Order: sequence, then structure tokens, then C-alpha cells
Amino acid sequence: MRLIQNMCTIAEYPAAGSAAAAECCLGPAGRRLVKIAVVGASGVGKTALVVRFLTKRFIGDYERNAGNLYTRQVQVEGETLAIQVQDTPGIQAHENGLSCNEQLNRCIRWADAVVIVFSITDHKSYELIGQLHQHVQQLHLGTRLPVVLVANKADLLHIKQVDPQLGLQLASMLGCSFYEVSVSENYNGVYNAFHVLCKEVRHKQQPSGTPEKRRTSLIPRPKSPNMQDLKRRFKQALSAKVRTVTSV
Ligand SMILES: Nc1nc2c(ncn2[C@@H]2O[C@H](COP(=O)(O)OP(=O)(O)OP(=O)(O)O)[C@@H](O)[C@H]2O)c(=O)[nH]1
Repeated sequence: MRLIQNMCTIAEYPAAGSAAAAECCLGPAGRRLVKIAVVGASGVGKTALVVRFLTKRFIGDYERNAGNLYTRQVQVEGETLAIQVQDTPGIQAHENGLSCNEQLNRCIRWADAVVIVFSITDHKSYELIGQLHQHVQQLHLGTRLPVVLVANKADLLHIKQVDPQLGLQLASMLGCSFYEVSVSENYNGVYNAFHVLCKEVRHKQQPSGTPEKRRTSLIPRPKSPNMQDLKRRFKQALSAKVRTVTSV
């Protein structure tokens, strides 16, 4: 694993699906680029999750983040992908909806996939998932954006406010994958959550004319006989019959 780039601002990046974004679908060394945004309430462990994924390390304290972008390479199904991970500032819920500023919206639009995080020790962070998921989908109208729901801080069971089972139910209702993780104690869950997203994006990005598809479309179809052919065959059959009759 290698950190290639660190701390760019999301304003520099075009929205996914735009012409400019299509041009930058390739990362360093011409690798396929997968852009992932990590969103959720404040204090749920977004920065910890991103840093754990990038460095395999858990560092106890982080500065409140203002939206850093990191890049690393991963192997997915035999292909090396360049992944950009965008950490985002914490979201708060108000009576009349979520507090998503333009910076956050730009980041969500930019992303090919989103990790939505809540903490099992913070019921409020769980409560805003439904609205947040809806908001994410609205910013990607017309496409099915790959999303993974992550329930963090699984090591803090003694102060849990949300049963992880609820997270699983919510994820299946929203149609996304679910991972219960402890960023502080377990790297595998974190890795798997990002890995499954990369796979989904990779399958989505696969151009329609993939080698497999092209191969199937090249299989020669049986020719249906045209009228000329039918006439010729009919004549042949007729003359054979005539020959048989005359020889009797
Ligand atoms: N016990 C435990 N603590 C965690 C875990 N993940 C994160 N934390 C702690 O939770 C606190 C908040 O983590 P951050 O990564 O800063 O959370 P954030 O969501 O980025 O917060 P904002 O930047 O305010 O949006 C820190 O003190 C972390 O050390 C975990 O899995 N277990």
C-alpha cells in the first residue's frame, strides 16, 4: 500500500458523470480510478476509518477534519485500481432536515460510491442515515450509486445505543451492503467495506463492450434462408422427385 496523494480539496474535482469526470476516470499510471466519499454524523469515526483503511493503523485522536482527499492503490479481482477517498466534515440533523453544505454536496456528486458511517454508541448518528441515504441518491438521480453502510465502534458494546441488527435491517431496506466494524480493533472489516464498494464500482464502470460481451456478440448466428435460397432448394427437391418418378 502506498500513499500517492494527500490533502487535495474536493473543489478541484469534477462531479461523477460529467464530461470532465469521464476524462479523469483513469488515475495515476492509467489505472482505473474509483472515487469514494465517506459521510456521516460528527464523531462517528469517519477520519479514523479512512486512516485505518489507508495506513492499517488506528490513531486515537484526529483533528476535526475539513475534507481531506487521499489516494491509494488496491487490487480488486486481479486489477490494480487507484482509489481516492474523500473524508468529509460531520453532518448534523436539524428539525427541517440535514445540514449539508455545498462543499459536502460537491463531494457526494464527485463520488462513484459512498460509505455512510454511524456509531453504535450514538443513536442520533443512526437516526440520520435514512435521510442521508436519500440525499445521496438525490444527488445522483438516474444512476444507482453503490453505497455501503458501516456501523462503527463495535468494541464499545457496553455503551451501545444502537443494536447492530438494526443497522443490518436498515441496510437491506436501503438496498446496500452492511458492515459492523471496530476501526480501533479490526482492520479486516474496514478493508472489506471499501473492497466491496470498489468491486461494485468496477462492475458498473465496465464498458458495455467488454471482451466477454464482444465475444458473445461475435458468435455467428444461424443464417435464415432467403427467398432465392428457398427457390433453389425447392427446385432441387422437385427435380430429384421427377428423376425418381422417371426412373421407375
Ligand atoms: N473505541 C473506539 N473509538 C473510535 C473508533 N473509531 C473512532 N473512534 C474514536 O472516535 C472519535 C471520533 O473519531 P473521528 O474519526 O475523529 O470521527 P469523525 O467522524 O471523523 O468526526 P468529525 O471530524 O467531527 O466529523 C475519536 O476519538 C476516535 O479515536 C472505534 O472503532 N472504537
